[in-house]
Amino acid sequence: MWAFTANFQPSLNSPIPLISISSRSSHSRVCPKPTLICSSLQSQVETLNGTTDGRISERNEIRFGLPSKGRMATDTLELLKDCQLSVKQVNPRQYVANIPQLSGLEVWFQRPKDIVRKLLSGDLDLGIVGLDTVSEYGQGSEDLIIVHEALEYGDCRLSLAIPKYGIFENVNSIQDLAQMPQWTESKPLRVATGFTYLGPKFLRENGLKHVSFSTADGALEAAPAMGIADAILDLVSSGTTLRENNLKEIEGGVVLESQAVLLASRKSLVQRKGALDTTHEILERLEAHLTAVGQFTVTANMRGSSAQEVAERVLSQPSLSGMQGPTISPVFCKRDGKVVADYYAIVICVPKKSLYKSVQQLRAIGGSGVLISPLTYIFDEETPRWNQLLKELGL
Ligand SMILES: Nc1ncnc2c1ncn2[C@@H]1O[C@H](COP(=O)(O)OP(=O)(O)OP(=O)(O)O)[C@@H](O)[C@H]1O
Ligand SMILES: O=P(O)(O)OC[C@H]1O[C@H](OP(=O)(O)OP(=O)(O)O)[C@H](O)[C@@H]1O
Ligand SMILES: [Mg+2]
Repeated sequence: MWAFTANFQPSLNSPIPLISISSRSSHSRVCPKPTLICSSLQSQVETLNGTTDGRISERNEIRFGLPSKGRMATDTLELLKDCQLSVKQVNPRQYVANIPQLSGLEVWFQRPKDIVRKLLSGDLDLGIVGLDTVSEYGQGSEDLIIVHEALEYGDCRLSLAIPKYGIFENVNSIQDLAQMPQWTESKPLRVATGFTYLGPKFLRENGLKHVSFSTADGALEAAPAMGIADAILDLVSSGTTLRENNLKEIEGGVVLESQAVLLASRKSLVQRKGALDTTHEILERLEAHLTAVGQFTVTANMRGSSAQEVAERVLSQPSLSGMQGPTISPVFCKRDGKVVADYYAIVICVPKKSLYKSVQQLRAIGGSGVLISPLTYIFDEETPRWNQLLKELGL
C-alpha cells in the first residue's frame, strides 16, 4: 500500500529547492568532438559493435546497460531497487535481465567501459556508469547525453599523484611539476595510467610538454616504487591506496570529480520508439528518490489558537522553515458538548542532517509526540533534468 501526498499551489515558483544541474554536469554534457579512427579500423569496430553511421539498429526493445562487476554493480542494483525498479536476473552469470516495472526494456550487464562503447555503437540505448568512464571512453562524443549527472554513489576523482620522497619532496602543484628541469625530450616525465585519452589531454593542457605514458589494468600505485613511472594518474576515493604507497596528490592535479551517472544515446532518444518515455520514467523515479533520501517527514502535535498562529511559530525556527510547508491540520475533540480544535498536527520535511536540531526546535515551540518517518519519493511538478534533456535534444 502506498501513501501519496502532494501540495498543489498556483504559484509559479515552487518552494521546494529544485535541484539544479551543476556546472560540473553542464560542462560534461557538451563534450568536444570525438577523435577520428581510420576507416579500416572503423569497419572492424562496426563488425563487433553494430552500425555507427547514423542509422539505428532495428529492434523493438530498449536496452539498458548496467555494470556487470566491480564496485558499481551492487550499488547500481541497490539504487534501482530503492526506486522500485528492481532488476530481475535469473542467475548472476546471465547477462540479460529485465525490470518488470518497465515493459519493453532489456537490461544487459556489461563492463562499464563496454557500456559506453555500446552506447556509441547503438547496441545499448541507456546505461549507468561513472563519469570517469564516460569521459575516458566517450571521448567527447556528442551522441552521449548525461541524463542524470549525480546518482550519489561511486564518488571518486581522477587525480595525478607523485611520490612524497626524493626529487618530488618539495613539489606540491602541477605548476611545480611542469617547471622541474628534469623533464626533457629524451627523458620525459613517465606517467602510468589506465586513462590513455584523458591523461595526455590533461597534462598537455597543463603545460607539461615532455611526458610519456605507460598503461596497466590495476595496482598502478606500485609503478613509482617499482621504477616504472615517475607519476600516476588514477582514481582516488579515500586516498588510502596513495598513502599506503607513499604517494601524494598535488594542487591542480585533479582531472575530474566522478560519480555514477545515467547516460543515454542521443540517437536512441530521438529515433527509438519508447526510449524517451522510458528515460522519462527512470529519470523521474531517480530524481524523486534521490531528493527523498536526504529528507525525513516529521509529524508533531502542537497546541495553538489557530492554524495560522501555529504556522507562524513553526516558521520562526530556522531548522523548520527549510523545505515546504508546514502542513497543519486541526485535531478535533469534543469538550463540554462542543467540537473544538485546541491543538494541531503539523507535518514538515526536514533534511536528514538537521533532524536533531529540528526536533529540538519543535520541542522548544511546544511540539510533542514527534514522529519521524523516512520518505520514499518526492515528486516535483516536473523534473528540472527532464526539461534540460528536452532542450538538449532540441524537442
Ligand atoms: N576507489 C573507488 N571508490 C569509489 N568509486 C570508485 C573507486 N574506484 C573506481 N570507482 C568508480 O567505480 C567505477 C568502476 O570501478 P571498478 O574498479 O569497480 O571497476 P573497473 O575499473 O571497471 O574494473 P577493474 O578495476 O576490475 O578493471 C569506476 O569507473 C569509478 O567510477
Ligand atoms: O583512494 P582509495 O579509496 O584507496 O581507492 C583508490 C583505488 O581504488 C581503485 O582501485 P580498485 O580497488 O578498483 O583496484 P584496481 O586497481 O584493481 O582497479 C583505484 O584504481 C585506486 O587504486
Ligand atoms: Mg578498479
